[in-house]
Amino acid sequence: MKVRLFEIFTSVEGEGILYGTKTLFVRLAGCPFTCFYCDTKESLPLDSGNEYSIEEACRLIDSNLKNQTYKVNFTGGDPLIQHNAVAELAKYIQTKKIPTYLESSCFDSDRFNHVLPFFDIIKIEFKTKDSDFVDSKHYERLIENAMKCLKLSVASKKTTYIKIVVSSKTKLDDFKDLVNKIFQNISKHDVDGFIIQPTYGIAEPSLELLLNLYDVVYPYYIDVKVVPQLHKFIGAP
Ligand SMILES: Nc1nc2[nH]cc(C(=O)O)c2c(=O)[nH]1
Ligand code: SF4
Ligand SMILES: [Mg+2]
Repeated sequence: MKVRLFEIFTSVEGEGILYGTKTLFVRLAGCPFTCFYCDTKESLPLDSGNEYSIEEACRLIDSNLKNQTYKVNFTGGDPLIQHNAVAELAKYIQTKKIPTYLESSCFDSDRFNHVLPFFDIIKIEFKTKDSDFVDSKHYERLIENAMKCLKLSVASKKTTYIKIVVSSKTKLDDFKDLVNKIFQNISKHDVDGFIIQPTYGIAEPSLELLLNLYDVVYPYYIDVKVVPQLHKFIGAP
């Protein structure tokens, strides 16, 4: 089996509930989607980066893994594009007793279920309609898949949190429908966080919009947080 990695680097986790932790990022090549705010467009082609055997990729991880690393993130691109290889690499990292962390858009619940046993921490991302991830025709199917992934992660007792990227284009009513749907499927006790992440450098949402979006989630989940991509502020990758 082969795997295409776009890059591998250590940085300070800049997103989600574990921001601030020393993290090894394994960025997989490949993502067929088209979010307008994507900040890793170079990694979207499936032939970007370099190809390795699983053994070579494990050695590369070993040589990049620094002392006192809190966790290893699999990101992209979308890691589920190369789900078989990701399962192998995450399994390898788990043998080192370092927590594994999945960053995915959750577009395919079968692929998600395949990699789930090898991950400890799961970010479930729900895309908003305005993200341009997929066209409106395919949007409902995307949300169904993300919802299934959320329920699978909760049922397997993984550390699970929800993230939604918002921009100035995000419609309050669409966001309300999405949040309502999420909490029809899970309870507030099932998840370890709910992060509203504003876009950076493109179509940035106003404070007023962010507070309105916060107010939508708060009645369902009092610990909701608006967290920007903190690594951008320290010039870190
Ligand atoms: N510092 C840092 N934190 C991150 N958290 C999620 C990232 C991602 O690209 O998935 C990311 C990233 O690219 N850099
Ligand atoms: S799903 Fe992620 S990697 Fe793919 S286009 Fe959207 S933001 Fe970029
Ligand atoms: Mg990034």
